[in-house]
Amino acid sequence: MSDGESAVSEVASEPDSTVLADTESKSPVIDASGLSHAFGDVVVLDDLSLTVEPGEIVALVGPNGSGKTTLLQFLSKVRAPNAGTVTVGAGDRTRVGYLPQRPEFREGFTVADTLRFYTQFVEEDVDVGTTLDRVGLSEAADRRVEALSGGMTRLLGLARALVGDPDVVVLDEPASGLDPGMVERLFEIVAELAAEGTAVVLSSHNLGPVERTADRVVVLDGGRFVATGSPQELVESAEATDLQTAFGTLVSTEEVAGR
Ligand SMILES: Nc1ncnc2c1ncn2[C@@H]1O[C@H](COP(=O)(O)OP(=O)(O)OP(=O)(O)O)[C@@H](O)[C@H]1O
Repeated sequence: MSDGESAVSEVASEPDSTVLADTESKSPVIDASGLSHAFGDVVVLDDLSLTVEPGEIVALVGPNGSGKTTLLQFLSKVRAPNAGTVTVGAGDRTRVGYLPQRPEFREGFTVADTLRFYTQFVEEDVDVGTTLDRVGLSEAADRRVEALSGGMTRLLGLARALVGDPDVVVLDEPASGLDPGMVERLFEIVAELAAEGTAVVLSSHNLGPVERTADRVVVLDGGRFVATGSPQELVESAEATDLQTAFGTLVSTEEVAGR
């Protein structure tokens, strides 16, 4: 551990050798350990560990190209790292809803039909209308997916991620391209999910809503977590007035650049 690390609290995983049968509600729903990954010679993630509890909102922030998307792909298990392990839930029934950075849908189908298509993969009855209403897409239910704006396509991706009430929701820049009202709505949805016990891990450059909503902020830079803690802890540790200002301090120190 370098002295320059501005971590507020380490993201160390708990020793898990004890029997956790009676403390299941406290066991992490995501347990990622020793994640490392390189694209060619470029090391993107360097020995990262992270645990996420049920009902927790973890926001991953970092400069462009810092590896947020790559890490979220590993956490949602759509892709595997070069090294390290990711355990999601206690068994194979734990479901992850994933919103990729650029959600894509098959052209020629309406928004409602598209969402209905995905409901066949879950056991629960899904009310497509309610789900579309939740993400603000009711008015566009009969529109073809290729006619959606970028922001609306992302909202449909969010709706798809929520189908079947997954235990974990991983959202890659869900607020990107949304108008201010929808950004607020998005973070409200995130807070609602967490209140229902869903773990939410998201990446975002919208640090205002992140500061108001996240339980924990993890700052990724240079392949490492350079800080982690509650928004307030990060702001205080950086002697900043808000998360936006703290971010500028946390990702621009000599120690970080020298890693
Ligand atoms: N398939 C790939 N092949 C080669 N390099 C890649 C690939 N995917 C990502 N990278 C590189 O890995 C690094 C991390 O990319 P990633 O998309 O994870 O960053 P990010 O933090 O999500 O960025 P942004 O905030 O701009 O979305 C970047 O340098 C990127 O160029």
